[in-house]
Amino acid sequence: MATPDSGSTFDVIVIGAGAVGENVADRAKQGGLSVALVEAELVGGECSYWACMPSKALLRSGAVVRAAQKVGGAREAVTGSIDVQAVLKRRNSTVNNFDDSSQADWVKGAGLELVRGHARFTGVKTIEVTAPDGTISTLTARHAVVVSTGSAALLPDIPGLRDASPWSSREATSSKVVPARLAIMGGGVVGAEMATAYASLGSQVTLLSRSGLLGNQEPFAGEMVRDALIELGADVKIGVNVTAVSRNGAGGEVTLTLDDGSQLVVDELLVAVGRTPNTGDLGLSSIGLEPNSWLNTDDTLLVQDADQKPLEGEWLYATGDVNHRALLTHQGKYQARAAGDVIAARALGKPLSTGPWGAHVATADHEAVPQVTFTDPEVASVGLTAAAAEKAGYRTKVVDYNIGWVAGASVTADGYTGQARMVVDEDRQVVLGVTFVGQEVAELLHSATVAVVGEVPLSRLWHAVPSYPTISEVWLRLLETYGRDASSF
Ligand SMILES: Cc1cc2nc3c(=O)[nH]c(=O)nc-3n(C[C@H](O)[C@H](O)[C@H](O)COP(=O)(O)OP(=O)(O)OC[C@H]3O[C@@H](n4cnc5c(N)ncnc54)[C@H](O)[C@@H]3O)c2cc1C
Ligand SMILES: NC(=O)c1ccc[n+]([C@@H]2O[C@H](COP(=O)([O-])OP(=O)(O)OC[C@H]3O[C@@H](n4cnc5c(N)ncnc54)[C@H](O)[C@@H]3O)[C@@H](O)[C@H]2O)c1
Repeated sequence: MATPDSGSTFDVIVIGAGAVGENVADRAKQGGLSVALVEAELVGGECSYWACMPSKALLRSGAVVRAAQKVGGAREAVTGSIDVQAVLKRRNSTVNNFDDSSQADWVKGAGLELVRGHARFTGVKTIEVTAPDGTISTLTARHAVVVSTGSAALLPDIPGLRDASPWSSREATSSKVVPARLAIMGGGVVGAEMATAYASLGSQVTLLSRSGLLGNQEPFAGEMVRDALIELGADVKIGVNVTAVSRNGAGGEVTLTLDDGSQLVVDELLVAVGRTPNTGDLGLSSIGLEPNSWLNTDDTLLVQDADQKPLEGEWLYATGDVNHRALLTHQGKYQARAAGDVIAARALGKPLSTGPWGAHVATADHEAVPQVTFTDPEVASVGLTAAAAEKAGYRTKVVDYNIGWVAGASVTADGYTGQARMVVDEDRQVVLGVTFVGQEVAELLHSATVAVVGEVPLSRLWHAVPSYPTISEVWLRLLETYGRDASSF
């Protein structure tokens, strides 16, 4: 580890050792550069300790039990209820009990310099790091600084909300207790996943959403998740807003006032209404950027100023949540690979590949982002929804198919319910977007991602034969529903 009290110069400084920062640093190092990686909290960041991993751990036990209950023979064997303490224990081990030493060892093994502390810019290519003991050191970059500081939960300005000490996604994923009554504000991904997790663990969940659930997805996805949550015992209120919140003393009941005039009393309130960038205490004004703002980048991940131009000297990059391109771990890591490689190439005067789909750009961020929402049913989607494709000006055909009609689905679960949609670009005869909703569709998603990114013509997709009897036969059914007109291929 670098000693925080000595000034140091590195080829590259990466601020934030979340999943994304770790990857940029590693790629730049592999490209032949010296790299300092600065982290204020835990190496591994939000995804490892308070987001992806613990949330999936909280969801998995319920999903497995329900999967067994949907298969005759297994159903009879699963007679008990979920062991909540065992689920929380498994969650704790998933997050290594908040010990990041193995990730710190990885950083060291990768040849990176880990600097513990909070980083702030003091000028061009220069940052100051305040170590946990208050010591301040200065780091200078020869070539580039990468901001990978992520995002934090957004707290809306609602009377009484802040004073009521609501849960954010951090408290929801790390809680040691399961509240008897949990209200969740926000019907996005965090709201839907945590409603599923806590309803499975025995909470009386009330999900409050001002519009339909999972608003960025195909409408049927949110509707199917809503129905499933209701079946799990949750109360799902669509079209409501919270207008005031109060807590009855520390640890007391929380009362929510809704804009339909009703009140709701719960033990905890989770606020899941989106994210805010971790750029508030980063010294951005010292380099001419607006504090608290998302860092807009070009496709090589170079930060752009208000005039959409890279900063003079092309030295500042932003990857991961903080650039607001796609707030997903895998997409941030994809950006990280491109950024680490382009920084090394620029520094060493090597040729660049910055055209669409080149090695040094994050082209997929635009229209080919995959995402799995681990509700039950799962929602797995990539590319454009029908509405987004139409808005973007494509001439489209939308193909729907009931996954329950596929032989593999009937083997997976008795009474399997699921829905698939493929959005086709009629002019190029390629797939623009795919959505699968159903049990165990997550692993199916990558096939769709390959089809979208590869712009595989439908005529060739007919030759990608799905195995029988798997759920992936839905691909064949989607193509059959679209129709095979040999003259147009
Ligand atoms: C509940 C929840 C569940 C999620 N589940 C999934 C999922 O299943 N799949 C998925 O793909 N995405 C998921 N996400 C999104 C995912 O967590 C983020 O996209 C991802 O963590 C972003 O990674 P990052 O490295 O950009 O930021 P972060 O993981 O936030 O890492 C940023 C790091 O920078 C550090 N830092 C910040 N400021 C400074 C500073 N000034 N100096 C030094 N260090 C600093 C922070 O301490 C942190 O460690 C989920 C999000 C939430 C909230
Ligand atoms: N499985 C996954 O991939 C996964 C899981 C969790 C989170 N994430 C990522 O984390 C990010 C954050 O998730 P999130 O659910 O917080 O955000 P989100 O953007 O997915 O959903 C926020 C929801 O809150 C609503 N909202 C906004 N302001 C509101 C207000 N004042 N009152 C009531 N509702 C309001 C929005 O309309 C939206 O429906 C997402 O971008 C998501 O991609 C991913």
